[in-house]
Amino acid sequence: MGACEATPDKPAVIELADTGDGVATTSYAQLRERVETYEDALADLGLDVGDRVVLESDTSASAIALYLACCLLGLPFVPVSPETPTKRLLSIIDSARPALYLQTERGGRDGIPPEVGTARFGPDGLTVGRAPQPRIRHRREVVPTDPAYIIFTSGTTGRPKGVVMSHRANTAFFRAVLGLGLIAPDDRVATTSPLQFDFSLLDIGMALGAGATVVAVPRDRLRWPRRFLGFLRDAGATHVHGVPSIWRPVLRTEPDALAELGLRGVLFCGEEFPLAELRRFQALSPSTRIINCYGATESMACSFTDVPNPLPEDLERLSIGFAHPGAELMLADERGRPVTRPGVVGEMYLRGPSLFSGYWNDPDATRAALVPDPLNPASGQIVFRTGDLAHQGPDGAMYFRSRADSQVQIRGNRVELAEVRRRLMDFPGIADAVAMVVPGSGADPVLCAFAVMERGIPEPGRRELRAHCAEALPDYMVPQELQVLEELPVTENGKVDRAVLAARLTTPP
Ligand SMILES: Nc1ncnc2c1ncn2[C@@H]1O[C@H](COS(=O)(=O)NC(=O)C[C@H](N)c2cccc(Br)c2)[C@@H](O)[C@H]1O
Repeated sequence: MGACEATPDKPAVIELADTGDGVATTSYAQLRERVETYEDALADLGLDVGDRVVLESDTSASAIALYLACCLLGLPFVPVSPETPTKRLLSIIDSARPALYLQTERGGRDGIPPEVGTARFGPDGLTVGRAPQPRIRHRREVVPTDPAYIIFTSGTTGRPKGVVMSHRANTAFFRAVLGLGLIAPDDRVATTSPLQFDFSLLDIGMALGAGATVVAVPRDRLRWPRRFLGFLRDAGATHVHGVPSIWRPVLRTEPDALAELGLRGVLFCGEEFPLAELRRFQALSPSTRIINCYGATESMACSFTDVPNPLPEDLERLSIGFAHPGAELMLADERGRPVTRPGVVGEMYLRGPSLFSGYWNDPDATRAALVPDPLNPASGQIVFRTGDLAHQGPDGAMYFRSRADSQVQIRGNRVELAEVRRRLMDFPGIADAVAMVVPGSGADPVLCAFAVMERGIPEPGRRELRAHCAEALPDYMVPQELQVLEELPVTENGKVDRAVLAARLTTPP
């Protein structure tokens, strides 16, 4: 909020105007005013430090002001998207036991459990629907180890896992990231991730922390490339942050409009950016600095690495470089022994001050993720076990390989699904691919793959694709089920939705 003093009249947030056409600007002075309005309104509700507040909203000046007001009052902020199915919202409420649920004045959600207070928010403040239940206040002030937010991610057990991030981790992270100088005060950073995905919190923190401007891209624009790029132009966006999949429709249908935008920077995270598409992006927008941001919600983001521009012809894999300043990545094998030889695969462990505090109400999962330092178990230092496999280059830079749990056994053989995907991606004209297993009728799971083609490339035959795989892979790694799709389904957070793909396979055609 330092920029509110230094540059009160500068735009802090640019978003779609209420009329649905054109853009609305909120200055830093207006943002601070709104933070104070919300802070007073929330304080009047008699909540205690640590009481959770669920905020159902897309990214907007008001949502950002509410997030900041919650931080000032020590109310852990639980963001959920308006698209979140009610069942999932109720399971998050059941787990987080929030004191208050907030939605916008136009929000359509109802059915919030009676023990939860409700209110609506708009530019002028809060309108309380149902006051939060009265509570005894135990706390006097917010301390850095208090939770700042809880992000609920899809847990492997199906029950959402709440990643608890403290103020201390948050501020340590942003001090490090802002020190990289990726965003300058006159930049305008377009954020395309839903507020429930901590990627959006990175965008907000990077922009406001640099005294720059957040451009909140309306979620429905991401499906229409012309309208997406049109909004970026109207808002004067200089940087766009998002998962790789937001670029596929743009590269297919609006290459020239992308080139004209002349973006200063693009930052992606969450998944690998298919190299063929990255090459195409660089050809269209050669002056754009592209950053590969690797990280998990448990560590916020971990590394920010420049993508070589242009990509060398023979480049096999992008580097995820080194952890951000003040943090360090290392590799260890299944038995926790350090892996230091270049090229040898190990699991990444991250040490640093920006780790999460734990999974909400799940000590077992927390113990499995926050573990004793493999290098020095006696020290009491706790590190984050990422669940990601990587190898180091000769200079120590890390190269992401796969999720540790993406190794499966097929007919008794160990199969790294990322290797099957990589072989498919080598087939000319394939833009992206996914390899996965689904339970088979017999004991063995069935190896399946899905692919999407570059624009205008005819679908190859199943036989041709299998032959291409068989040339380089043992027969148990050749997908038995192969489908070429128009597009890959993505989750609310924009990542490939494996559950939808699996359902395609198990439901009879
Ligand atoms: N750049 C990559 N190349 C390849 N594989 C990646 C990359 N970034 C992730 N991943 C994968 O995604 C997993 C994690 O998923 S996550 O928990 O949903 N978090 C994320 O994706 C994003 C993460 N929260 C994030 C990103 C930016 C800023 C903030 Br603040 C937070 C990692 O463990 C990796 O497996």
